[in-house]
Amino acid sequence: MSLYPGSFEGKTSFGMSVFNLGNAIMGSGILGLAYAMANTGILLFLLSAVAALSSYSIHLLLKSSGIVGIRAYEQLGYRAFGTPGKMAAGIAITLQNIGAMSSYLYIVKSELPLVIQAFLKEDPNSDLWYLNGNYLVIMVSASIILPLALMKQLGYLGYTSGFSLSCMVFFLSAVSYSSLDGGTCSFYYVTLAHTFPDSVLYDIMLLVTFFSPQTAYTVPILAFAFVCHPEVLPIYTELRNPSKKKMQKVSNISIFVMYSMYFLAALFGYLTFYGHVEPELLHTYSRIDPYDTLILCVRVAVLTAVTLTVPIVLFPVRRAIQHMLFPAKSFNWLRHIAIAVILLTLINMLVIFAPNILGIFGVIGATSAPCLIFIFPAVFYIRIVPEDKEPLRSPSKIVAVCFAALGVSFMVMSLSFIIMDWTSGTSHAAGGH
Ligand SMILES: NC(=O)CC[C@H](N)C(=O)O
Repeated sequence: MSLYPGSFEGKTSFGMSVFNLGNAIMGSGILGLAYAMANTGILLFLLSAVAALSSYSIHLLLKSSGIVGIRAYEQLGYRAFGTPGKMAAGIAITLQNIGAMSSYLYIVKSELPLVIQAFLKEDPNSDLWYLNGNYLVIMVSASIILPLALMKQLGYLGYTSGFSLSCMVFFLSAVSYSSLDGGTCSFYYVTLAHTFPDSVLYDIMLLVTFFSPQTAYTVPILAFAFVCHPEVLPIYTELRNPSKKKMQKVSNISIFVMYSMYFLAALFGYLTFYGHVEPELLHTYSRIDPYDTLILCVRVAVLTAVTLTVPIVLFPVRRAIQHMLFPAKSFNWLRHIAIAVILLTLINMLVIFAPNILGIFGVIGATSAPCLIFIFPAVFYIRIVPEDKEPLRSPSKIVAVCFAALGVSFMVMSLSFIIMDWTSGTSHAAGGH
């Protein structure tokens, strides 16, 4: 039986849906986790907590959508609060995806010069234009990303996400391998012996500093890494023989698989560099050996993956903008092209002026990510499920209220820590590499 009788018959299998949702979860967030781990000893606990909360929030989304038969996040907002709700959801999705695209292009800016330099065997300090990340980002945006973003439909681009996921798996294997390979990293063991003579003391210090500005970026990085919520309802709609229970199972498996990958990336990334790990893990490897073939291959793989993902992430933003600014207007090529060009220009500027990927993870992870994961699913649920079915004092609604409150406190705490970090003059996000 179809979820929406007469309108749509989902055709995607269970396994394929797990794969699609896994793709929506996995992104540049994985590169920030090792840094988050270096900043707090209880990262692995927090990682598990955010994964579990993320699964609960999908439960809320599915329950709300089951009641009203809705297949898009923004529409849930509309159903709960009318136009303001739709706008709030649209803005959060736009902001989140702009942040995700910026982080992807930031990776191009920081990694592509290293790849070109290794291939041409150029001196790393030469200021040749083709080793300048800013020019390279603009060139990649104009020559590869823009043409793909101008397509009318995602079409075959949808399939490249599978390729991106395999690149990330390759990345993960390489990180684990080089962490276990003492030779590559012996330099760091030596440094470590000087820097942290007493690792027990260091661990205690990490625990004590949990609630300090040093950990300002931890929760935002984690929240960023688990955002996939705008994709849940479209994937649900496409699912063959859909039911809430089945979709929850799809989500739990995807979250669990990505959680395991994140866990390994955080752990092995950290075990390779300890306190020296940079906010973007891959970049830290340039300290070992810029010509190392394995790392070079990983760089090329990750670069290809993120470049192909940018247009995929751009599509929902354009759709949200069109719904918010030009509702009820039919397709128009000029508008289609103009929105893509403006968005890409904006993102390019953000990336060129952003000193560090940590700023992107931080701001997006502390604003739109908690809205999309915690606050909106909970408040939409509270509004959409009718009072006669579940009164406001019923256990499930009370839990939802607590969930929203948790999201708000995450947001307020992370934002204030980040602002404190920026104004303290010793900002973690302001320094270059
Ligand atoms: N589109 C998105 O916001 C995806 C973010 C994704 N979770 C990441 O880690 O990059």
